Amino acid sequence: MVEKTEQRELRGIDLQTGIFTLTQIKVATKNFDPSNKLGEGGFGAVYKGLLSDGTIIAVKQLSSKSKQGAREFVNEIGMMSALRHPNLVRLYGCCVEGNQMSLIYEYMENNCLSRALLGAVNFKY
Ligand SMILES: Nc1ncnc2c1ncn2[C@@H]1O[C@H](COP(=O)(O)OP(=O)(O)OP(=O)(O)O)[C@@H](O)[C@H]1O
Repeated sequence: MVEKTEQRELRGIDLQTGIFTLTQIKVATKNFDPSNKLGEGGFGAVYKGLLSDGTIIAVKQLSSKSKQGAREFVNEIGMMSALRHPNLVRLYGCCVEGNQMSLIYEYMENNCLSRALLGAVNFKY
């Protein structure tokens, strides 16, 4: 089964990142409420969420069970969890439960891209 293979691979990665439960993600996104939907990307829908500690997150859901999607998803976790850079959005962790796979990122306002790229000091609207 696809999920089992991917879960085994995930365990093999020395994750520098956290594991979230599906319950935590559902609470944070109000059960993936459509009003929290930020957009749609290569992996599927992206939702805004609020963790119990007040951290705002962006949850990327892997929508289908497509083998290629799951493969890229595992690659992204492995790569992003190892990277820390001020110009890269931070990966907080992932959630792999049943056939649900999600990536949990630092939430970034759209209009903050220029700020992120130029740096807060040089940034002017
Ligand atoms: N960290 C984030 N903070 C806030 N919004 C986000 C974040 N990540 C994604 N989004 C929103 O979700 C949408 C889809 O993002 P995603 O990164 O999945 O797709 P993409 O970069 O457009 O495409 P692809 O996955 O094919 O590279 C974005 O256009 C953005 O509106």
